[in-house]
Amino acid sequence: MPAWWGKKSSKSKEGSNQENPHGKNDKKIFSIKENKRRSSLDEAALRKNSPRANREFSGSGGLSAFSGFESDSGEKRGLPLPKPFTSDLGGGGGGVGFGSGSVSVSSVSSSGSSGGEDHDNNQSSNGLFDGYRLCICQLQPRLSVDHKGHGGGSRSPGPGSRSPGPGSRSPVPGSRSPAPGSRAASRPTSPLHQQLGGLSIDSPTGRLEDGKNECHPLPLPPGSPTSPPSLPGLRTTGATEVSTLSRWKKGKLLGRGTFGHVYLGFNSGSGQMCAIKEVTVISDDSTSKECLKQLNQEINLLSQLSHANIVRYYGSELSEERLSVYLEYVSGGSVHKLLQEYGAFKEPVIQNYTRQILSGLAYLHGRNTVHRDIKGANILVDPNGVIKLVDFGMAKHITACSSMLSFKGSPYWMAPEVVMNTNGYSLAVDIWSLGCTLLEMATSKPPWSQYEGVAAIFKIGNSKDMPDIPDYLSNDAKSFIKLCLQRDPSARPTAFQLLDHPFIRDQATTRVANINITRDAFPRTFDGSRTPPALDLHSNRTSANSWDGDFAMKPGVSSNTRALKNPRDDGGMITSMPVSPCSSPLRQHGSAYRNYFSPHSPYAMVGQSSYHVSDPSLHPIRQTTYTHDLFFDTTLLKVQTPGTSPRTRPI
Ligand SMILES: Nc1ncnc2c1ncn2[C@@H]1O[C@H](COP(=O)(O)OP(=O)(O)OP(=O)(O)O)[C@@H](O)[C@H]1O
Repeated sequence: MPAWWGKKSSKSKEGSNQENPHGKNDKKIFSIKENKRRSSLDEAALRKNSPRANREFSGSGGLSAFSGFESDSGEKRGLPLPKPFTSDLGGGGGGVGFGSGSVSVSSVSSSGSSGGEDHDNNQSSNGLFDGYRLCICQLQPRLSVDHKGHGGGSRSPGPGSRSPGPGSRSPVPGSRSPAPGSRAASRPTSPLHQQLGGLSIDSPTGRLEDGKNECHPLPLPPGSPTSPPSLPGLRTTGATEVSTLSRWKKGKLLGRGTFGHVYLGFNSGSGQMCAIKEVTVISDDSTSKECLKQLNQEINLLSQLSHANIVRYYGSELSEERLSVYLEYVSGGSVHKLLQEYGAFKEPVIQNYTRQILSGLAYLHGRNTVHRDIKGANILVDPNGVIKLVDFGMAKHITACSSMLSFKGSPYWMAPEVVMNTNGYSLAVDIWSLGCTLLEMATSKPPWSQYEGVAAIFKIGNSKDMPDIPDYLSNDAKSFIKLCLQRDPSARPTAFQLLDHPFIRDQATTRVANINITRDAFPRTFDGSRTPPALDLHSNRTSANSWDGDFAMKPGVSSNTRALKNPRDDGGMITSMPVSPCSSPLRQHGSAYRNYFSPHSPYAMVGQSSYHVSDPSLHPIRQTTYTHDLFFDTTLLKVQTPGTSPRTRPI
């Protein structure tokens, strides 16, 4: 039985901002040296001081087990933090690296987010396990930054892209302010400044997949008239950022997490808002280093993600005192907070939120990245009910030979294989946590909340018990939850598969049906172009077990049969390893990618390849072809009814 529980470190409540507005401090270079072979004393100190490390973990999976995350070499590495943005942004040099030196922080600790408007994470719904977070091995992301800028996501211009041409709104790279009269001088500003550019996601290469560092355009807060979608090709540079950063003022405290505080940011030049996540920098403090590393891990991942249900990363900044990450501001608070304030959600809300969470997870998992901390407190909701996944500090890109052995996550939402730390774990841990989050939304408490700490862990890890599922939920909801909470991770459906579960699928159907009803009632309010297409509304579903999807869940079907039909086990792609043996194989190799999906799978990707399920036994009523690009945010899927042409509906 793992004995790694520890009470969360106490955190003083923090009121609203008492610190200086952002961007007023002089910038300087920080250098943090991470030594893989640090002395045992240092290690002990780090464990003790780590914000996630309150108690030693004595379980399996020691440092030696983490070869996948070890430094490439045993040598000491200088780990300079980003140069001040006043440095030559266009030039090379000045690499930033939070080294790949591996530091094992074996502990349980607090997730501890709290405070501010959203009291998330410092008060669990039942008061138990308040803010606990398990972190058996603190994996250190490998981060290299150079001042050429940022390895961006899909919005990034090509590596070879140059400064904007005449008429561009961006200044000439290297300049420190927009040319007088240029549009850059007056355009709404991005909070992004000195990007921790060229961040290496935890890929085998430790770098961007194209192997190049590149600036990426600076997304503006949603609604900006000059945001990238409306200005394709627009790029900004650090020079613009210099002139605009100072306009971002740090406002009230929104919340507190293990690794820092989150403030509201207000742009006094544009009136726009963002969330500023900050970690205080104390260069010789191990806790500070740990926080920085975690935040850099978050930057590293977020900067490469672009999805409607994942909080948007705007940029980051290192000042003398703190590292700040600028994020899309999601004003509705977290699911956890909403549950606290308004009680359990009704099923249509759960359906809606789950669909969006799944959409974000499917995107994330398509990049072989596991979030590892899915729970209500890390799911924000905007005023329109749009879900945003946050807190990627523990997210991990799964690479070659690195089915994860570290323990990260929040106990009540933690998958059994994580608790037991047996054979490593994979993307499926997020599916388990999703099931827990559904129960959280339905009951306002996480599963196992009737048990205290160790007892809950025992229940999760050592028993065969299942959490209670409320009777009042529909059969579809129960079926969905049961699928997620299968103890055998290989038996859990993937996020992609779950998108086609009736609990999710029929919700979209219902929504479209409702829209059609509304259109009939108020025809003039529909302009036609925005009218969703009619969908096949038929369903032969009769019970919670009637959905087979790719998993034969019909009564009498053995678990073995189900497991065989799981794409994780099918096609020879993911068998002993929960994920591909190479980084992003689905992206790199079409054949491997195709193999990922069982021939029986209702899922098919377009962009690289498109598959159409033709086995009517699987979907006697409807054949479904998903047009979900694994790696880019495409939120459309096509539903094809036999004998009809594909239709499109949003998911
Ligand atoms: N983009 C955002 N918009 C609005 N509020 C946010 C945003 N990001 C975070 N918050 C608030 O700040 C709190 C802490 O944020 P977050 O969970 O990301 O910090 P953390 O240090 O990573 O936490 P954890 O302890 O879970 O690792 C959240 O619970 C939420 O209330």
